Amino acid sequence: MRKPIIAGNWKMYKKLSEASQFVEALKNKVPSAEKVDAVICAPSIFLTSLVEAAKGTDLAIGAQNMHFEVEGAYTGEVSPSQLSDIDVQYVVLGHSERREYFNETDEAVNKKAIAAFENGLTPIICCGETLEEREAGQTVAKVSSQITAAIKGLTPEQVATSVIAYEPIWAIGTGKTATAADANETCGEIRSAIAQAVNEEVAQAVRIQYGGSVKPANVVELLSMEQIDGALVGGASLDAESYLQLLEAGANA
Ligand SMILES: O=C[C@H](O)COP(=O)(O)O
Repeated sequence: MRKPIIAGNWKMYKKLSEASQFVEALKNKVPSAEKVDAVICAPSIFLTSLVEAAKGTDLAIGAQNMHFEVEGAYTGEVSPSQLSDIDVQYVVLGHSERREYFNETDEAVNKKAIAAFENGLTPIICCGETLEEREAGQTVAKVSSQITAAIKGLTPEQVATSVIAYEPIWAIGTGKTATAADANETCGEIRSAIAQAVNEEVAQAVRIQYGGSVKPANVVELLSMEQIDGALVGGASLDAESYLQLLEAGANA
């Protein structure tokens, strides 16, 4: 059985004091990392403080993006080695908002995934279709090609330890969730694409999250699905109580 992973993606929300209060509110309440991997992906400016605040807990801290070069003249960017140097453990790659607003391509996501592993970070690689693509019956083709491109050149062991997040774009921040059955089916298709690109053993090991309006009210059903191993959560991860409920659901899945 694959261990559930619940990752909060705070996007561009919170002030530092609110971020610190959040971690304080979680103290002694995060379920054991033996049962669920708990991650908060925060704005870069908070990462150092949050890593420090989360020490001694089972909460891991992740970034929301990074460059693929370890250093260089890239004003405004953060490098994989800078993240690992401050003990960040995860990095979200290829989120639909990065793809849409910052022109992140499949090729860049692939370079970042390789760089993540070279620097000891676990990538959370996102994929997902637009409503238009879904209605045109292109969901499977879209997510399969995004994931196949993202994992190119990774070793089987690296693919197996990657985290994939399936986020239908029309379900992000809209209150619309894919039905658990639909989400399960697409996660299964992503697994098949990985089996084809690497092998069946790796496909069975890799964890696939669902993301898109996940909240305490729907997380149990989503996590009960065979192909869904966790959630990448935006809005509902901003409140400590709500995030803890998501973690509990993960620990009991
Ligand atoms: O990374 C998280 C996703 O974009 C989902 O966001 P949401 O839970 O607010 O819909």
